[in-house]
Amino acid sequence: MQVLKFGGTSVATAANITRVIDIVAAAARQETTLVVVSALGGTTDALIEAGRLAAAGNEEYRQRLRHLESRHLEAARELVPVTSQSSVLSLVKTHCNELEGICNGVFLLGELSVRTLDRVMSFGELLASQLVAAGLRARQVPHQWHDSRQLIRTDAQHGVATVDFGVTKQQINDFVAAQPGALYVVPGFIAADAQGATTTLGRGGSDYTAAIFAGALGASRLEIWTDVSGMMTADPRLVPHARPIPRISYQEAMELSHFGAKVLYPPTIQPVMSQGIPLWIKNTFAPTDHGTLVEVSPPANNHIVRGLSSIGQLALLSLEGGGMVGIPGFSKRLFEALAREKINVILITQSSSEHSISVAINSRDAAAAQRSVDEEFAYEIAVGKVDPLHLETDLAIVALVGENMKNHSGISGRLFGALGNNGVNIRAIAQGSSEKNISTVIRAQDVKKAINVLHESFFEATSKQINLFVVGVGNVGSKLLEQLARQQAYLQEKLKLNVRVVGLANSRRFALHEHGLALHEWPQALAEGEPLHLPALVEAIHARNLRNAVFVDVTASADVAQVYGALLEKSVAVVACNKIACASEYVNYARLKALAQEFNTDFLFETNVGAGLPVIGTLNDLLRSGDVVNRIEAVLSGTLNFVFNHYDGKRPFAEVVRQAQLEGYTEPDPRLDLSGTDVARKILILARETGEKLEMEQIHNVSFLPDSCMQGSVEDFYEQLAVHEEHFQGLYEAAAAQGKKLKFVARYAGGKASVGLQSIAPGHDFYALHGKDNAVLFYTNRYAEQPLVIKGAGAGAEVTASGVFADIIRAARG
Ligand SMILES: NC(=O)C1=CN([C@@H]2O[C@H](COP(=O)(O)OP(=O)(O)OC[C@H]3O[C@@H](n4cnc5c(N)ncnc54)[C@H](OP(=O)(O)O)[C@@H]3O)[C@@H](O)[C@H]2O)C=CC1
Ligand SMILES: N[C@@H](CC=O)C(=O)O
Repeated sequence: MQVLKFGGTSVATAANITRVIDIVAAAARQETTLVVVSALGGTTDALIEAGRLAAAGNEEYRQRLRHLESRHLEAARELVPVTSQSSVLSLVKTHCNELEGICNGVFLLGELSVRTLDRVMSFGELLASQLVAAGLRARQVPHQWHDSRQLIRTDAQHGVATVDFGVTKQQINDFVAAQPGALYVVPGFIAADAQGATTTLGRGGSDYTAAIFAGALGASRLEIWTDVSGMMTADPRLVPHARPIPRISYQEAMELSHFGAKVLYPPTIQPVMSQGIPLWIKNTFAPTDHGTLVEVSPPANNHIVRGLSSIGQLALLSLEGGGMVGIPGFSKRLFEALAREKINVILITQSSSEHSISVAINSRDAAAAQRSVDEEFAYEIAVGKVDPLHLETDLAIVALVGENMKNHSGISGRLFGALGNNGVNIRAIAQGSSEKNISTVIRAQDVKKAINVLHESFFEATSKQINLFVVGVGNVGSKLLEQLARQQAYLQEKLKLNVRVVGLANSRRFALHEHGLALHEWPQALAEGEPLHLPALVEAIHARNLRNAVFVDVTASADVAQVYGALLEKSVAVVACNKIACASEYVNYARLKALAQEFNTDFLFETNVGAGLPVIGTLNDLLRSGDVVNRIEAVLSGTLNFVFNHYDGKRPFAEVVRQAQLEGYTEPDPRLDLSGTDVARKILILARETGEKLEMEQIHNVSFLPDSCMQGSVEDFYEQLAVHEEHFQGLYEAAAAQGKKLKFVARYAGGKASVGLQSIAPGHDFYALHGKDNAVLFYTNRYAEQPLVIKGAGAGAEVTASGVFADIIRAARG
């Protein structure tokens, strides 16, 4: 004997019922089969609504009943040929008349008892199972329809009755013995008490009906047919990559179904588990899909965690107080206070100091719980032994489920790491001693992010989604977008990173595309965006609450640099080639670094010094490994190196500077380069990275630029450069006369930093620096005689973009 149960969506329409009949007919050819049928999708809710309307004296209930009747009549007409429709149509009519009679009574009395509501709800399964039987008859598949109320005995607790398994088993086996056959059809959900009054087994109870039959008959298997291809690794509405779990243990299925995996009504498992009956979850709409097999001990698979579950709308109650420590009875009284109000406790956690106990309950019970617990502890609260109950709402539980977790260390570490790196605060944790379930209580608004992050961490060796917000699409920004577009496939394949640009902005507009914008079409996406308002952009980033989010600043804007703090505080990583934040007051630089650490995220700015060269990374490697930096000497301006390499006193100085700007080496404002400010910022950042609390004003900057060049606009600057051509010729010739070259050099030693133009003799490390190259010489305890030298292109959009790219990947890999 096998038992098959079909859920509401499986029988929602005549077309669906036809699929069910195909499956049932094929099953009955293999083995004696008992079929349990749920109400047509949406019917139970409609019946409850009709009953409530009637009780409230609202005549609308008649309309609801008419709609239900026509829905069932229509299905019957589609399922059964006209010539043999009359019996099923009159059966539907009879049931509907009886239902209407009951509702009329409710209307007259103005009262709907739980007993009557059970009666009203029972018509959904009665009608649906009769339709399936009629469809089988029409296809000439031999079968017997029987009313479950004559077979399943419960107590009289209406709404969620308790099954009397002894009597039920006897009745079912007597019935099958008395009426042998190949195929039985019964309604799910309904049962009867000892007096024959209709009872119900709780919402989702048709699964339970099927398990009760399977258990009573010692079935070879139980199949629950639904609209998904099995239990999923996570809720597919939250995690698009969730996939069916092929095999799972009863215990794991129970954990997952308790925590939100709606494909199985939790009590279903017990009757089959006690006899080791295999339970299959199959898809009516894809019957050849494997589905999920729930069994005693499924083979281990590659995943330590079998599935993730979540439940929302929770509240956390915390009872705290010094008076609780070491005194027995507090928890007993807390739970009694909750039990008195019939409040179900979903999760419990107590600190080992015994100073606090927290329990998670459904939010709808929060007010009653607070009242009851505060009453219970009124005396202790009055004398200050405990605090009034602390209540937090808008919470949810996200849990890892898997029996295999007990054999592996580091699972909780991975869970906390993944959530922590994404700014998901864990309010409470619970892990049963069997280690099958690790539950975390988090903010409801973080559930989607949390469950996706955990799914990536535990199931998707294939892909981690990275969400970028790129601000600035000028020289460097546009190159970065080009590089990202080129590398997307590589990153996916080699690094398992799905890098998407979900936000883009320039100084005028911003565009958000939560599913990632097409990188080749970014100018259009931006043109169609909204006017830029930075606080609104930051708010939108927070509101999206996307996992593995990285804010990429490719501007030279002080306003943009101002928002880093607000982002880091929400664990959004910041990658910046903009130097303004790191060169601002020391406290701001230090605060941003501290925020990144505090909120488990990254603040990366490698390109602030030497563009794409690994300068800051190398410096940090030296320091972390215990080396001491005694002196730094460096050529840090690509622009100035380019200018003094190309200027020979013949071509105007202004023209060479303009060329540097056109080639993309200068700052958006080239005066920052020519005045030495850009180099001063860079040596300041290097000094700070070594641990020096230096400020910009403390950097000694000997400018070679006449004062008038710094007055007015950028065009005035170029005019003034031309005016002072002789000055620049003089600088060049003085150096050339000694066989030397001009280099703008930065120096840091003994807590002091300076920048300025120097004449460099042949043989010096800086003498032969080409084009726009930079060179950084680190003199350290380990590199005492010969410095550690980093040399190469120190400016240019392509190399800078690749440095930003590298920082993004660092942030992405965590
Ligand atoms: N060039 C190089 O070799 C190197 C550059 N860098 C740094 O890279 C950064 C960018 O340089 P570059 O690409 O040449 O500059 P660009 O001037 O070419 O581009 C700057 C971009 O930032 C946008 N922007 C400006 N202000 C804002 C704002 N308030 N909000 C949003 N967007 C804004 C601009 O928008 P719009 O288009 O509307 O003007 C533009 O898209 C600079 O900080 C520079 O120091 C670092 C290392 C090397
Ligand atoms: N303008 C800068 C570019 C990188 O920071 C330079 O010229 O070095």
